[in-house]
Amino acid sequence: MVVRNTKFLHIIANETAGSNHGRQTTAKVQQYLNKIEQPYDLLRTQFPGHATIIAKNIAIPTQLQNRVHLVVVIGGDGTLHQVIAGLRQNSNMKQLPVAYIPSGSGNDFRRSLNIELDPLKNLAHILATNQATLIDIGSLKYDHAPETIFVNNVGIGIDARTVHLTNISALKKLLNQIKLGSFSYLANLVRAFLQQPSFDVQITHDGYTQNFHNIFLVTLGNEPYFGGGVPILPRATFFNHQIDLILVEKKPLKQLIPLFYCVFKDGTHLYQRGVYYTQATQFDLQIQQPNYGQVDGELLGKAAFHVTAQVTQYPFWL
Ligand SMILES: Nc1ncnc2c1ncn2[C@@H]1O[C@H](COP(=O)(O)OP(=O)(O)OP(=O)(O)O)[C@@H](O)[C@H]1O
Repeated sequence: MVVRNTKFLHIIANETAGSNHGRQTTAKVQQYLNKIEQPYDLLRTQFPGHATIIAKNIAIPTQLQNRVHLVVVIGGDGTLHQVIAGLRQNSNMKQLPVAYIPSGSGNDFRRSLNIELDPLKNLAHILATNQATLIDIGSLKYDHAPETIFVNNVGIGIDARTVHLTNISALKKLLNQIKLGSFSYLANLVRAFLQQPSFDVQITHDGYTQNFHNIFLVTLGNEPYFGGGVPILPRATFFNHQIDLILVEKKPLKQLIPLFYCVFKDGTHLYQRGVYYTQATQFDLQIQQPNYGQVDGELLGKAAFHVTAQVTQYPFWL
């Protein structure tokens, strides 16, 4: 017997995510929902940034108001970021809960929360779940841009330069197609290292201001990974109401390789010379020299950044 539930799903699908892996995932989801007669609405993104516009404009028709509404994201970390940013700007609905069906190339959010990879098993779990869980996200302000958010992390320096190089690399598409997308990130990380100049950072948190010099990586995060599985912030979790911060000083490659080894081995890079790591509920960062910035794997461009980040929460259907 098929038990129909009272949920209504607003699906936002980026079919181009994961080098078009999103298309297959969306087709499977649609077929399954039709089969079980689950009410839903499916909107496919048509261009970069479209997910934010769709999410911002979701409205609930009067005849559906007695249902439990949730937004189901099909895509990668970038699409998830855009949907939550849009939902926070939606003036029709306050904080509609979000469920996530990963189909990106990096999928760091999925990795941190151990979300089921099989879209149909994941969907069955989403349909069987009856309440949202609050997870930490970051509220983010930088320069004159309107307030936005980060779900996974925001970074300035080598990680953002790597995103830039990966975005423009033809290798990404090829490696994604053979399910080796993380290798394209690692290959570009090495290129980014060779290109990345060091810079100065001023950080204020908990009433203290500190200045750091010769830095090449600054990352603020709510979860351990960036770049498709690099556990740069191993102590970060979506549930401690803190943002984790790491700064890494630029060193010769031969000293950085052992540090990088510790990142993957046991997370002891956090306690090594030239690494500054802390947690706080709010950070203010100032970087005068123009640098690449990234938020949830989406490039913010190249600028002198003044960033303020504060922990907040968002409801997820986990
Ligand atoms: N129809 C579309 N055509 C081209 N780009 C799109 C379209 N819809 C969305 N996008 C863009 O695709 C980009 C990548 O999306 P997303 O980050 O979800 O996937 P991914 O990069 O494969 O996964 P991950 O971030 O997990 O590595 C986003 O910047 C988004 O704006």
